[in-house]
Amino acid sequence: IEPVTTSLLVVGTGTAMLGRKIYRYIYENCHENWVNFNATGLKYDLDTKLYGQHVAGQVILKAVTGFMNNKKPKKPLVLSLHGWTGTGKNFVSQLLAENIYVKGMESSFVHLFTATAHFPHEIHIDTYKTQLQDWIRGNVSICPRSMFIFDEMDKMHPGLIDSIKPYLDFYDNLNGVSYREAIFIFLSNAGGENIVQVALDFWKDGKEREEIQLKHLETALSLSVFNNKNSGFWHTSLIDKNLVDFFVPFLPLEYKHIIQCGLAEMIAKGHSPDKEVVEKMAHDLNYFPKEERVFSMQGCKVIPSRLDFYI
Ligand SMILES: Nc1ncnc2c1ncn2[C@@H]1O[C@H](COP(=O)(O)OP(=O)(O)OP(=O)(O)O)[C@@H](O)[C@H]1O
Repeated sequence: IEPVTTSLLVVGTGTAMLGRKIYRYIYENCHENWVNFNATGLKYDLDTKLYGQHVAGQVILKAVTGFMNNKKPKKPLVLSLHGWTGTGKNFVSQLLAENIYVKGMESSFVHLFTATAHFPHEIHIDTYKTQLQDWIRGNVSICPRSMFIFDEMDKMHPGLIDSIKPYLDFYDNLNGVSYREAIFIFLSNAGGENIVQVALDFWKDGKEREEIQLKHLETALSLSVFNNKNSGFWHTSLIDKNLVDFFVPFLPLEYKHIIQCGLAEMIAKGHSPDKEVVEKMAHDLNYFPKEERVFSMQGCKVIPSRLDFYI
C-alpha cells in the first residue's frame, strides 16, 4: 500500500474510533462509563438517606458489595425485600440503581415490574410468561449487568414466578446467555406483620430499636414467607432451591423517622426544612397499635402529598 493510502486508512480508523467513543459517551450503553458500581456512594446513601432501617441497610450493603466485587459470581444476585408499606423497599432499590447505573432508575438496564400493573389478568398468564422470559433474555444479552425489580411479589402469579426461576439459578449459561451478573430484587409486604411484632416486642421491653438484629427477624420472616400459602413464594421452589440469596427485613417506621422523611422531602421540594411544619404533619398521620401509637401506618409513603397541605 502507498504511504498516502496507509495514512488515509489510519485517519479513517481513528475517526471511526473517535466517533464510537463520542457515541458511547453520549448514549447509554453497557460500558463502564454508564454502568459502574460505586460502593462508597451506596454506603453513604444508605447511611444518610435511608431512615430507621439499620438491619436492611447492613444486609444490602454487604450483599451488593460482595456480589459486585466478585469477578466470577456463580449465580445472579437475588434479594427479597420484605416489610410494612412505605418503609423504603422501593426507595432502596432506587438507591441501588443510582449507585450502579449513571442514569439510575431511568437506565435502560433497570427494569421495574409491578404485579398488578404488568400482569393483571390470570387468564393471560401464558402470554405474560413468554413475554417476561423474552424480556429478561433479550435484555441480559444486551447488558449482563441488568437489574430486574419485581414489586408486589406477593401478588404475582406463582406460575409467573416459576417461569423466571431458571434465570436465578446456578447455570453457567442458558442457550448462550449467562445471567450471573444480573440482579433480581423482589419486593413484598409478606412477613411485614411479623416484623412489626418483633419491633413492637422490643419497644414494649424498653429496648432500643437499634438492638434489633437480623437474627431476631429471621424467624419472623421465615414463618410468614415460607409457610404462607398466599405469599406466592410458598408455591414455588425459589426457597427450596436456595435461589434467594438474602431475605431483607424492613422495620416499621416511627414518629421520629417520619420527621426525618418530612424534613428531607421539604428540601427535595426546594423549601428550607422547617421542623414545626413537619411535626404538625407527622402528628396528624395515623399510627398503630391504636393505643400506643408507635408505628406509622403508611410509613413515609404519603409524606410528599401530605406535606403540601402544611407548607
Ligand atoms: N426508610 C426510609 N428512609 C427514607 N425515606 C423513606 C423510607 N421509607 C420510605 N421513604 C420515602 O417514602 C417513599 C415511599 O416509600 P417506598 O415506596 O420505598 O415504600 P415501600 O416500602 O416500597 O412501600 P410499599 O410496600 O407500599 O410498596 C420513598 O420514595 C421515600 O421517599
